[in-house]
Amino acid sequence: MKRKLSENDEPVPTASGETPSAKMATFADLGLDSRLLQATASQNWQTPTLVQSQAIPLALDGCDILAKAKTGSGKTAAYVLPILQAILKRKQTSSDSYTAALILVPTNELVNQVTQVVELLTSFCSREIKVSKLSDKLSDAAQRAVLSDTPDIVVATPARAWHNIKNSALSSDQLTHLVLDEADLVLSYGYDEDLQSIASALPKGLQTTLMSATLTKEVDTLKGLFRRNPSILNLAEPEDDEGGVSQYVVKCGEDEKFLLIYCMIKLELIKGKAIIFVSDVDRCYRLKLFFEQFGIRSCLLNSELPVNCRVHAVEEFNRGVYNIIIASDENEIIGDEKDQTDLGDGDAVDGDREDTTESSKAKSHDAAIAQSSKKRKSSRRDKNYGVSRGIDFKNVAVVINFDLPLSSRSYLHRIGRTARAGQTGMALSFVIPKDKYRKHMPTSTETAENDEKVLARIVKQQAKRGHEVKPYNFDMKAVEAFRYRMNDALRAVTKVAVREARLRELKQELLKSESLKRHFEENPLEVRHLRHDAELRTARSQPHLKHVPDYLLPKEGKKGITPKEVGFVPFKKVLDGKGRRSKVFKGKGRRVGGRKSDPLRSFKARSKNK
Ligand SMILES: Nc1ncnc2c1ncn2[C@@H]1O[C@H](COP(=O)(O)OP(=O)(O)OP(=O)(O)O)[C@@H](O)[C@H]1O
Repeated sequence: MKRKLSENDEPVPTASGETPSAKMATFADLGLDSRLLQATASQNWQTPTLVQSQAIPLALDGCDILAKAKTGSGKTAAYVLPILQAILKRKQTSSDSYTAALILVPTNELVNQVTQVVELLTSFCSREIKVSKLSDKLSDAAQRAVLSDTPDIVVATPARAWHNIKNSALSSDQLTHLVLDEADLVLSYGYDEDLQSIASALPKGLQTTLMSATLTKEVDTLKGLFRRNPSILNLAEPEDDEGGVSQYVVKCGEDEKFLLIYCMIKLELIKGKAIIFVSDVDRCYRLKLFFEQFGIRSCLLNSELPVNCRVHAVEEFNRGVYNIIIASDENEIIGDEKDQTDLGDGDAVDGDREDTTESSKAKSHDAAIAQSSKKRKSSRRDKNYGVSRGIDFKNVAVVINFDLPLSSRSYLHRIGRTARAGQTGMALSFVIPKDKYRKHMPTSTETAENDEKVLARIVKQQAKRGHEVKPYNFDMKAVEAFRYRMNDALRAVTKVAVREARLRELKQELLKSESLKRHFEENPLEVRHLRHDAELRTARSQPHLKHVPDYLLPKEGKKGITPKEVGFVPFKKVLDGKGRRSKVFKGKGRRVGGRKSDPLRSFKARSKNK
């Protein structure tokens, strides 16, 4: 029987007849092993989150689960802890050793980071439970060696998992637990054949968990594939608990994005850590070089950078080494293309679809998306890259959609990079009105063509969730004084400078190989070479731009620019910065397989008119 559990429903009695309370007071109430309780305590997790308190009892009771819970709500531990509990319990009475759990995620970066969470949660029972990850970076022989140790838990992408099941390196015969994290994405990454093969190799009676912050029709496909009829947890955090994101939008011209972001950062109108999402790799470098003109340091995340360097950059950002990450979200286009046509918001399980009129209105938009997707598909880059979903960025004060995403679903995941684990945060989105699109070619991006339509969807989506997207009003007159400086800086950031910057960054990041990293760790004075926010210096240097002279400021000082401070977000909880995972990833609609491309060879600067 299919069971549905939401915040409005009565809790579902478990098979043992117990009823999980709406929110368990402590992890101990969940009946977890003391070693797991020690691990959660060492993470400073005082109480289980809603998804944890709901999912863990059901999972411990042997139920299949399909859970939808908001971004940053602790879904990883919600599926990892019951698996660990089951393995520990079995090992009390049996010395058999076999791989009991397979955790499937869409990208290599997520493989890395989910493994880190498992390692953290097994830190007090690491002798009893072994976890291994299967990575594209390892040769077949190395993967075989890893698996010959018979890890209790294996974390992998579906492609890697099937590859190893097929060649008998990974035994699926005795699996008791299967997890699909970011379940709605796994299929759109082109893993359908791998998943079908895996499904056919699974033993009967396996307990299956599907997790995501947004659920789509694809999840129904997965349910069919694994022939499961899970208990459905459709969870919204109660308002009180929801740290929540304050959402703002600024409608402005294409070049004004650059003007406003320069003022906001240089005048410290935004404080704390910021993630700035842009639409493509070129724009990443354009914005970084633009910032450089003003002495603003930033680091980059994009699909051209090697995965190690991306993971390292996120880790450093989480440790507070950098304050600003500029992330290109190019893959979201392909990942969300389907959502737009199929499901609008992408939450089929909620019945949260956009209506048909809306869908037909979206058709021309979809065509534009498909067109730009084609272009993007043709460029060579890491198909497994993605940042708007899954990455556990820590203590992010503000998410800036410098370029608006192409769907409300993508917006939801992007803003979910802030206000994680009960904190608060802010999201600010720049929107180009139709009449301002293509009016300033050097700063124009094709993804902005339908910004207003996308905004309408976002507003509708957020309204359904009880959230408001408010206009943010800058005093444009006060900002005007900075325009000539912005223009000076933009002129220096030429196409050639951007192209050189892309090449230079790639070369530098490749040089920072693991062995070099070790060398620098041994020679900490040289560690500055490892920084990801070093200046690229491919654009003309204008040192005078690095300072803001008083005569540019309005009489009231920087307060005259905007009526309120943007982005000062006091965190509800002070995290200790220990033991965190950081998920990275994303990709889309194509099978990735085990190939690993050399980013230097595959580098191809775009020759668009920018
Ligand atoms: N019970 C808890 N109390 C406090 N913090 C927690 C708890 N459980 C998990 N966290 C922290 O919350 C953060 C988010 O967790 P996690 O990445 O699992 O969220 P998620 O729901 O998977 O997010 P996304 O949907 O974006 O992938 C992590 O930093 C994690 O350490």
